[in-house]
Amino acid sequence: QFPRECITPEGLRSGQCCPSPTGVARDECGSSTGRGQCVTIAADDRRHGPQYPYSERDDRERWPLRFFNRTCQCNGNFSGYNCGQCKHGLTGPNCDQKISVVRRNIMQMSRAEKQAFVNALDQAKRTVHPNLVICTRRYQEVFGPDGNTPQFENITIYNYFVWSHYYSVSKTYLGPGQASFGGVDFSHEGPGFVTWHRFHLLQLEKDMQDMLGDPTFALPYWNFAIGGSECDICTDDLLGARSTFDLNSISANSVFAQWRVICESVEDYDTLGTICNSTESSPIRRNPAGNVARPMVQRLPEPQDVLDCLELNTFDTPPYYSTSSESFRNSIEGYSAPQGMYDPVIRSLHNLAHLFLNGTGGQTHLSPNDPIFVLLHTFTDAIFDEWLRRHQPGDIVYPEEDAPIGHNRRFNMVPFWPPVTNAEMFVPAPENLGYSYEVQWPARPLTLSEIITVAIVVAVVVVAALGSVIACAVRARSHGSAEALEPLLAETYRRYSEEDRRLDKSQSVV
Ligand SMILES: O=C(O)c1cc2cc(O)c(O)cc2[nH]1
Repeated sequence: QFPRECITPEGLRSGQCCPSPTGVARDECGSSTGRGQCVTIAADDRRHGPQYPYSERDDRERWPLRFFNRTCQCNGNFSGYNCGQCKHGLTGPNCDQKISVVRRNIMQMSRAEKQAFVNALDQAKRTVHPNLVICTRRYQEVFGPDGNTPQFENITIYNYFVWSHYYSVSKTYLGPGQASFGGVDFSHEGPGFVTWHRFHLLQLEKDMQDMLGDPTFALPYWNFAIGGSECDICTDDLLGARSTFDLNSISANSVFAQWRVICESVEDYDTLGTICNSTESSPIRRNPAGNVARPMVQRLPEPQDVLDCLELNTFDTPPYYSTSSESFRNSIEGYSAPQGMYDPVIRSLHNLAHLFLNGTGGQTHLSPNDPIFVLLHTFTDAIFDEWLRRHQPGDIVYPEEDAPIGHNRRFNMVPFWPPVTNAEMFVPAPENLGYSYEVQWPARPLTLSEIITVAIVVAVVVVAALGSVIACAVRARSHGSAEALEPLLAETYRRYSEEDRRLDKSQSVV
């Protein structure tokens, strides 16, 4: 969450995190070469919804001001915590060379491409994040027992992806002996669901591009809207088949059988007031379609569900929560029906895909430990991007206030660094964020009124065509008989004319 350079006791006390990309003095944020400058952080102070009734009890309020109040702001195409990197989709020393980052359906990738992706994920699981470290204590205890030992740890690239999701959904610690407050979620059950997960993926993709030295590397997606009860990507060449020995485990032939999860001891963190750290524990658990207690989550969403939610015109509706009706966001998130109606028993689209996995991938504090999370969310993001393309909403439709804490338009998404607002991710990706999707959306069947309209138009065209064919035929016929008569008429006319002339001559002789 924070750059390694910034978490010294002095750095934390200063509230400033503006490293230099060159490490040279007086070059904060690469200011000496015009890359960026150190600025005061603007945090959202608009009213939030009633779900979180506290103030000053959670480090994530007005993120990231509890930790830092100054950050790098980069110019032009420069980006990153020290402005030493390029924006997504750009490369070169001046970040002015465009490259294409295209997210594709994993099922349509070649065998070599699939293998390269699995290898890249596995490398990310084992590679320490080059820039970021995580805090393992609340701010109150972040300077350590001696007041001078910041409580931060290194973490691998993939585990950082898992940890940031955990940190955004974790409960608010209210003190020893008191139950932690669970009515808070900085990345779900609100309009920020789509924008938060979009940035979450963008950061992983960027970290993997840097790790691979390949700025064109793109995360693929899993089209989970295929109906039925088969997990088509749960094969050993992709995300791992089911183990033949244990229904809930991944086959030993898959590299993911070796992966161990982080953030498993959530009850301990919540009672002790600690935070998940980088310690790995058990293997991933997964039993697709195996939740016999909840038959509703034994099937994947249908293709029609995607088409239905894309038709919803309103991005989000009050109370901008998991109870919203007629909200595109609540439908794609999956707390309401794909057609928009809210019903507490319904689970659809994204939520249904999570619950279908029935194991690590179905529990919010753990779910990114199962790498299917990445592919499930790229598809969710593809649907969001298609909705933005079709409805062209502009940013005013994203609520400025009264959304649950963390979800207002100008809120800096927790726990990302440098600060990034929900609004910055509420834009079509190809034009603004440097990546795009290659997707074939299912064809929409025609509605009854469309069928009637089409039938009427076809009938009118057929009648008109028939009418003109008949008219042409009639004209051709009458024209044809006149032409047939013409030689006779001409002959008759010639004979009469000659007769007239002869008569005229004889009369003049008389
Ligand atoms: O119960 C749900 O609807 C549910 C489970 C689950 C897991 C997860 O990781 C999410 O991101 C969302 C989610 N919803």
